[in-house]
Amino acid sequence: MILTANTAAVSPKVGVLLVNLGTPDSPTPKDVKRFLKQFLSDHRVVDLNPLIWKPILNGIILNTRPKAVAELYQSIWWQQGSPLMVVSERQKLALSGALQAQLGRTVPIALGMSYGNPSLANGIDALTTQGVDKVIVLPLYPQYSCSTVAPVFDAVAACYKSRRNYPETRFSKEYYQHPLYIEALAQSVRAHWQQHGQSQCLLMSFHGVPVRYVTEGDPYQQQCETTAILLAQALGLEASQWRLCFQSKFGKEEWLTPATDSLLESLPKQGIKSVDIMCPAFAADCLETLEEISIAGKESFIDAGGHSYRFIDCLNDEPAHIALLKSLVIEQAGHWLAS
Ligand SMILES: C=CC1=C(C)c2cc3[nH]c(cc4nc(cc5[nH]c(cc1n2)c(C)c5CCC(=O)O)C(CCC(=O)O)=C4C)c(C)c3C=C
Ligand SMILES: [Fe+2]
Ligand SMILES: [Fe+2]
Repeated sequence: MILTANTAAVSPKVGVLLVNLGTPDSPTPKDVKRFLKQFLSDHRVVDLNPLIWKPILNGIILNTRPKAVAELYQSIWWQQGSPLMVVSERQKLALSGALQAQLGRTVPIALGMSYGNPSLANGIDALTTQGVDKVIVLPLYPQYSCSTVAPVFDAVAACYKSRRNYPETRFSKEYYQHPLYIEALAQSVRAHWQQHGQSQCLLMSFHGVPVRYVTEGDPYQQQCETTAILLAQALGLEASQWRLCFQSKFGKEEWLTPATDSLLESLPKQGIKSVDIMCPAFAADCLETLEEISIAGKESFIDAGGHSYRFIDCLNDEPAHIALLKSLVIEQAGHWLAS
């Protein structure tokens, strides 16, 4: 009997896991508490000694913060759900269409959230049950931070740990200076100016992190600065026409400065009475942009003597953003998509 080897190439099935931070299932104290507990128990996010942190988290924060934060979520919640989740679903749909149009075939895409639902493991399961054997993990954080991107890597590895086999996996780490990212940001600012006119100053408010994370090696601050400089150049702004700042301080430790809230209070006294403000570290609008920046930030600025405060939406499912995400997928896939 002659045995013939099966030489037919097995076509790889490539899938994409779109990742973001996650959000509560509903804007109730109970669901907010469950979300915060999972998120704030991650040592990558808060790396204090657990013997000190756990009693603070369980004894104080989880007994006080959920009620207050649930009210904030209620103020920005959309009819279809949490803005972060609604936008993520739209991004998934739009990216799927863009890849289909470019490649002439369907590329399975799943959402996976670092905290809350659907989990990263749910997302990977959704891909593998469709026969995917090559996964591109695309965390939607333009700038790498040990508090956001690294937990995605940890969670994917943890998910594979319990499996006999796992899909070949590529991981997109950052895209803070990708030309299509800078172009998408620039386009969104130009479109905003066209509609509303240009303010005296463009504020680029990035999410903050503790200074210690940066001194211990997190490249986040440097990457935010690079994004900001490239964007200012793309828009032809002079140094006096833009500012970088860091929002959302949490806890007692020193965080990156200048802090967005302090800056907003000080600008009117410096003669800057009109600002446009954007959040380039967020791929999707969420509590931190729609409440903290668009609502609370405006109040601080106007109370401090400012006249005009205009929030620029995140890139969300804008076509230029989807073109960037498509490009990131294709760059990661390399020869996987050739066959
Ligand atoms: C505890 C410290 C925190 C660090 C460090 C941090 C980094 C960080 N976060 C984002 C993006 C998002 N954060 C979101 C919510 C959120 N973040 C923190 C704290 C830290 N973030 C908290 C406690 C919360 C929950 C809300 C609150 O209690 O204030 C979200 C989701 C918002 C939503 O709409 O559900 C995003 C997205 C980045 C990019 C980042 C560092 C680079
Ligand atoms: Fe955060
Ligand atoms: Fe926050």
